[in-house]
Amino acid sequence: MNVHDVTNQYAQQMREHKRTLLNAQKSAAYAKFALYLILGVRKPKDGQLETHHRGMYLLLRSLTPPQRMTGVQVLMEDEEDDVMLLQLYLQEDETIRPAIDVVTVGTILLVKEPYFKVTANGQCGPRVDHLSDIIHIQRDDTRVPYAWRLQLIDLNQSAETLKLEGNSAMAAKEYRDVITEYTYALRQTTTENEIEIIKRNRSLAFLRTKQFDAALADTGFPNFGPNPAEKALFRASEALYFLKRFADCWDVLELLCKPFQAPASGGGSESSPAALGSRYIHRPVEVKQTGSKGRGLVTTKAVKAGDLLLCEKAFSHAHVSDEIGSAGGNAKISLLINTENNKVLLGGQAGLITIIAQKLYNNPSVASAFNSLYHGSYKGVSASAVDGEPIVPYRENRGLENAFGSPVSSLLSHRKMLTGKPKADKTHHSCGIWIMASYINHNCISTARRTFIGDMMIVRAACDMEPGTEVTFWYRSPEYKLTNGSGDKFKHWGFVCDCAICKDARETGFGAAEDRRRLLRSLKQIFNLPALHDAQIVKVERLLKAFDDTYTHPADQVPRLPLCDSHLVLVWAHASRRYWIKCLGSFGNVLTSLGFVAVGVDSSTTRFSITKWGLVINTLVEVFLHAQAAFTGIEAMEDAKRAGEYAKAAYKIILGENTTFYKTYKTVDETFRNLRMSRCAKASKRIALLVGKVHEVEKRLTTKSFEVEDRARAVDR
Ligand SMILES: C[S@@+](CC[C@H](N)C(=O)[O-])C[C@H]1O[C@@H](n2cnc3c(N)ncnc32)[C@H](O)[C@@H]1O
Repeated sequence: MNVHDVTNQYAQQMREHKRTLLNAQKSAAYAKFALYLILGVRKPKDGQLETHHRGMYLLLRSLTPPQRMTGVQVLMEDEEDDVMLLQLYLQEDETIRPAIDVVTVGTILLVKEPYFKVTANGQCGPRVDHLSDIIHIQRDDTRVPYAWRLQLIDLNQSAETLKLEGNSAMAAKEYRDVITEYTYALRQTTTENEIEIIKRNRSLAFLRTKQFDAALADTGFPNFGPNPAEKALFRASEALYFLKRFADCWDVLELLCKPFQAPASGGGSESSPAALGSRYIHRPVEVKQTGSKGRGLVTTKAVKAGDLLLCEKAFSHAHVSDEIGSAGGNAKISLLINTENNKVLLGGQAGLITIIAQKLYNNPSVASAFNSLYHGSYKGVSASAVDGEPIVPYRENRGLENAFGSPVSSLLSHRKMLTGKPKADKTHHSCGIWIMASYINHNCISTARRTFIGDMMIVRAACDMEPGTEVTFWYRSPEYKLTNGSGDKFKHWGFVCDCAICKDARETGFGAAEDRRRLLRSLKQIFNLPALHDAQIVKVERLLKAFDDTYTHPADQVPRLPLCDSHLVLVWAHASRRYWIKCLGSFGNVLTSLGFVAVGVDSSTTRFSITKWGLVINTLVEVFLHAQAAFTGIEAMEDAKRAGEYAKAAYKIILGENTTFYKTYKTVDETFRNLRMSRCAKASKRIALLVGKVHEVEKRLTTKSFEVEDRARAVDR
């Protein structure tokens, strides 16, 4: 047996010894627990509940293993042997960090400014919502009361023994123990080389516990020395990746790959990433003041529809499966109720708060980017740390003004839409925070669209933009509004949309709204018929024309969304009869209803071209594909090619990429067959919804009941 083996054996014995001690403590704890049950309530000294005891602290030692309820609960004792139930909130999910890793028998915690609350069983105890209000006290801390030190382990172990204890904790995946042991080891005298090894090992434990700042610091970044260790580089790159410092991450990975590459002629020999020069992703956008909407994102140069504006990985992301009824989907839904403002957060949103709090607490370097985001009337604290610990202010919807719902894959959602498969319940949707995208304001007539691949958000221009144009996207997709505009749709964000569509909706008088409603009902009746004959097509065209006439502003200023579906039905109806010119006419009407301006949408010699982009809705790809078929039908091949290119451009805007275009729209024929079958039904359903909505809105405006009016109409017939 060599010295190393002996030390290793000793380290394992020490861990065993510790376990035995903890078990002994556990037995004592259960006796105290019984006492707690008999004697019950532990009140704060001044008897005050539900208030922070400013300037005070509690020093507590845990008596029992923890229990995970909505928070982590554990019985604690103080120096006077008083027992109380401590509740810790905003702790990571059990799958990420088991409760036993947060606190276990014998853990000593300092609770700052304790806040006592009555618990569900009528007892009372401290509850902690601010992560920074809890300090884990290490066993060699002078604040540990003398009586609690006795059971503890020999503090004069060598760095080597402590390191080996850390190693065996690493093998057991007990990462918090790993960090503690290595930290003790580093306090003992040891060699430079040993320090480097221990730190490198500790950085792995920091990575596993998502403490990326600390992990990075332990790798030696940015100066890895003349012979950088592979593990140091690899761990540094992982930490940088999760800190979203992609340019630095890239540089470190290059350094890592260097020994495996063929020697480059004339290359330098620097081993510092800083010396290699960082790469920055040049985005054509910047944050600027935008007047009444606060800050916003504006273009720094001219961009074309489809150009990439932003590609950003989430700062924090709460994943909820899109699959209906799947294990990861609705099986476990977080719920957060705020009894003060009567707000309930469900699923992804409730989970996101904990994820953000943990990220800020574990990685102080990312806090300023998050804290600079819009936070309404909420006033945070000016300091960022206290006692060397980061401050993580708690507010249940802090940051949620900046959160966006996200499908796991926009592509899959789009394909589901094409095949008519049911959508997942959006109530518990995945959501996240994307720092740069959080500066984008809403506009129903948006200039950009966002799309998702996992937690990556891609934002593309939805129209051509001059430098200095504000980039906007939909917080909620524009409705087919008829009367009162967005109403309280954006209440959560604290604004009322003043886009041209919403303004027009608000300004539209009761009479015009009533006309629109009547016309929509007639359209719905026609679309509900089993087939669409020529006579009905003529009738639809007449109704659509009448509807169009109810608008006072031109369509390129106020798009007419309610008409778009019906015009698309006509595109299909004419295409299926091979009435190509009429098909192009209806295609032009779809574009117009969406606010586009186009030329050459006919059989004239003017080449087909879009001079102004309008609303890029999901069905736009299909619209262009129909136009491609119609131009082909009249042998305008150049225009057909153009229409195909526009279909691909629209696809890119809607889905962020166009490499999957042909796979999604396999063959135009097959796609059309699927779409044709559902088109009338869809239009009818959408109109039914629309009529329903108008009904509701107008019910609020007038005491007249539409039910009564419906019956009157029935008598007329
Ligand atoms: C995600 S932030 C957008 C960035 C924000 N303007 C800022 O200054 O950081 C959302 C907030 O921006 C403002 N906002 C966004 N769109 C708006 C709009 N169309 N009209 C008025 N305010 C808007 C609202 O205050 C909203 O709560």
